[in-house]
Amino acid sequence: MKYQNFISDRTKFYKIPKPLQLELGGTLNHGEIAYRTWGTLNTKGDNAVLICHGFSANADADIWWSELFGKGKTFDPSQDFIVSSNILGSCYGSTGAASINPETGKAYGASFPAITIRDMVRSQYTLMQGLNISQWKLVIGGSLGGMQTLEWALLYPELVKAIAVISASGRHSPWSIALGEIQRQAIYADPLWHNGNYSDDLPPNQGLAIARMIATCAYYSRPDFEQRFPREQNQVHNFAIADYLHAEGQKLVQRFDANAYISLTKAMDTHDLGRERGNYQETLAKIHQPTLIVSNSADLLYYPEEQQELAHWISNAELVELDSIHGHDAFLIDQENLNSTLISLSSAELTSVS
Ligand SMILES: CC(C)(COP(=O)(O)OP(=O)(O)OC[C@H]1O[C@@H](n2cnc3c(N)ncnc32)[C@H](O)[C@@H]1OP(=O)(O)O)[C@@H](O)C(=O)NCCC(=O)NCCS
Ligand SMILES: CC(=O)OCC[C@H](N)C(=O)O
Repeated sequence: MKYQNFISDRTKFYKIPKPLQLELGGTLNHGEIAYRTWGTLNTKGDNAVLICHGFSANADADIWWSELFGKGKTFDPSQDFIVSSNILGSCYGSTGAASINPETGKAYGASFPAITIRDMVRSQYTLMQGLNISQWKLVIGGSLGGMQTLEWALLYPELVKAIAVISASGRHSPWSIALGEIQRQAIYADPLWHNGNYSDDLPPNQGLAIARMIATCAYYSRPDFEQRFPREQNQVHNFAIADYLHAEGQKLVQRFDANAYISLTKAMDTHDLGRERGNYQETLAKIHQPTLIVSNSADLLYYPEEQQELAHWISNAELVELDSIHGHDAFLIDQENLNSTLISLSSAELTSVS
């Protein structure tokens, strides 16, 4: 596996037993899900918690959400059976564009089929069955993970007892679609892109780096940049923020596949809880589980209005503000803060969280 160095050796692999019918057409015949677990499943199979990750993470939630793990914390393996699976379409172990297609012996590359958030959730459902889990006591996720969490509540209402949706929306707004499209155009404009049929040795890294630079501006916030990268007195060039953005771009190209980037950003564009279900607000009103919505007022990607709308229409929802200047990625940065928020609300709002 090309990106093996970016996943822990504790990652396990689940072969999806049957071809996965994809929402936009076609099937994935040999799908595999990379996952991690912590704790022990009880005999009733109902102490399980599912962590859904964001855009460029992997199944190693104990690494990228480390402050949320431990005794008495949000994820307590002494109480619960915690599962985190790498999303379909990613390059960190679950089947995606960078995976080898067993039918051709070559990477899927540009031939990887179009997927949606619902396909990700349906693939996680096969893992749930494989692990003999009868019910999730909680499904939780931030950003793209929050989109999966919301879909879980609607696709499998009887299997999900409570949800926590962090820094996410119920449908990708024109604003978020615009940002994703600009990122994709940066990749397409790279002369090494070749319509996705690039060689392993010569990936379109320039375009991919620019895509991450654009995304980084939406992941943080103006006050965050002011605080971390203030301009100096009389400065006219060599701005720290520019260096930082270049460094962020270079970091991503070491660890991510361009076709997976395209596939996942397009999957996020499809996100709309109302698709094939009717009116958006009425669809939200169908979510019956105790729901915690976490918002950050500096989020430039999924605006607080979008979480307010979720909380307004979901009947049993509580909306809380994550106090942070970091914007969208606050859920990955201000983890102690997020953990306290989740813990303090869990007993009151998410009755199933211990
Ligand atoms: C959590 C997350 C947002 C943090 O991002 P991050 O880039 O590590 O952290 P910051 O934005 O604070 O940036 C710090 C980096 O910027 C660099 N930096 C800071 N100021 C800089 C400047 N003026 N010029 C150049 N670089 C600068 C720092 O040296 C540091 O680099 P390093 O990571 O190589 O040590 C990011 O890791 C993320 O998106 N995680 C989710 C995905 C995930 O978990 N992936 C793991 C799977 S492999
Ligand atoms: C849209 C989304 O899931 O954003 C998460 C951003 C995070 N920095 C990441 O790279 O995963």
